Amino acid sequence: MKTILVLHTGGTIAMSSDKNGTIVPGKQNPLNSFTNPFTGKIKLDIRNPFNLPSPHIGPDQMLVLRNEILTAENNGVDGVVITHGTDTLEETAYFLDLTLPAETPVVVTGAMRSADEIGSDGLHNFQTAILTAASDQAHGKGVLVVMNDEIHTARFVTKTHTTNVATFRTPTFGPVGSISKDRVTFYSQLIRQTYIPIDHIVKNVFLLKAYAGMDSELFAALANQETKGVVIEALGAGNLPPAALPGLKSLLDLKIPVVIVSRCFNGTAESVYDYEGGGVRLEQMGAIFCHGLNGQKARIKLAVGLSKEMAPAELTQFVSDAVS
Ligand SMILES: NC(=O)C[C@H](N)C(=O)O
Repeated sequence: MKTILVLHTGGTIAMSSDKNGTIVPGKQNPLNSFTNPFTGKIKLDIRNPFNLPSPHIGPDQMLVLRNEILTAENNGVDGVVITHGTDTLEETAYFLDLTLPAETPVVVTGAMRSADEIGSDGLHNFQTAILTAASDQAHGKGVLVVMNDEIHTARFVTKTHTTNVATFRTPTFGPVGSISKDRVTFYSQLIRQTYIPIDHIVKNVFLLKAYAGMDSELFAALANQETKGVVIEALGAGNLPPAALPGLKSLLDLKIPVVIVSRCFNGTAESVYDYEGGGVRLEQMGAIFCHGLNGQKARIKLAVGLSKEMAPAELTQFVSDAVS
């Protein structure tokens, strides 16, 4: 019999509607009344580290989850399921992916409809996440996200819709597996990336989004010693308007690492264009291109690298390569 550690953290999966019909967290997480349908095959060790909407989840909670998982791994648990709000689910999942050894399967899930809503997806996602975490094939695949019968990698999955139950997608690469009733099937696997053990996360790593007509004002607000790193969701393959360049230079002059990703939904950032503000010029100025991550994931990766106190060349290598 396998033992799965369940860490409930809150989110819509743990919420219900109040008398006005709005969705609110309750004192009791409805998931705690879930009767284990896998008795005799899978034992559940259920804990409730917090009951928070996921916009309230940050570095402190991510570190608590990491520590709980490491302790459970040392105690011989076979897999871990985390239930989480969907708004920041991809960030927690990716943080754990980067900082855990990845031998034990860790599966993160949530819901788009609250526990008492018609067509609620919470219990179904919870059950399929447990099955995935208990699957022999889930070993060594990094942290996984299971929603709506699909298995995605924490590294590339993203929330794509505000309300639809099919919100979690992996642009460019697609899911790595699926669940059909109680059958878990993997059809691809990511190349493992480096595991970075850290016990704290640096603050003041910021994320900016570029837009037509962007100038240097936002950069000027960040050009000080308190800023530890900046990720820019740049235009297209990774370009900026000319008026933003003095601001970018003011960050780079202070030796603040600046990482370029694309604001496009699909594809990878590449330094292609050699015009003023084009990616080739940004790279020549010293900006780091991150190939394949979205802005929020690149921000987590940069924060992890900075927390490990990587030297500039090592940090550039670590952040730019999303695939290995
Ligand atoms: N579907 C959800 O879980 C959204 C909710 N606002 C949360 O992230 O906590």
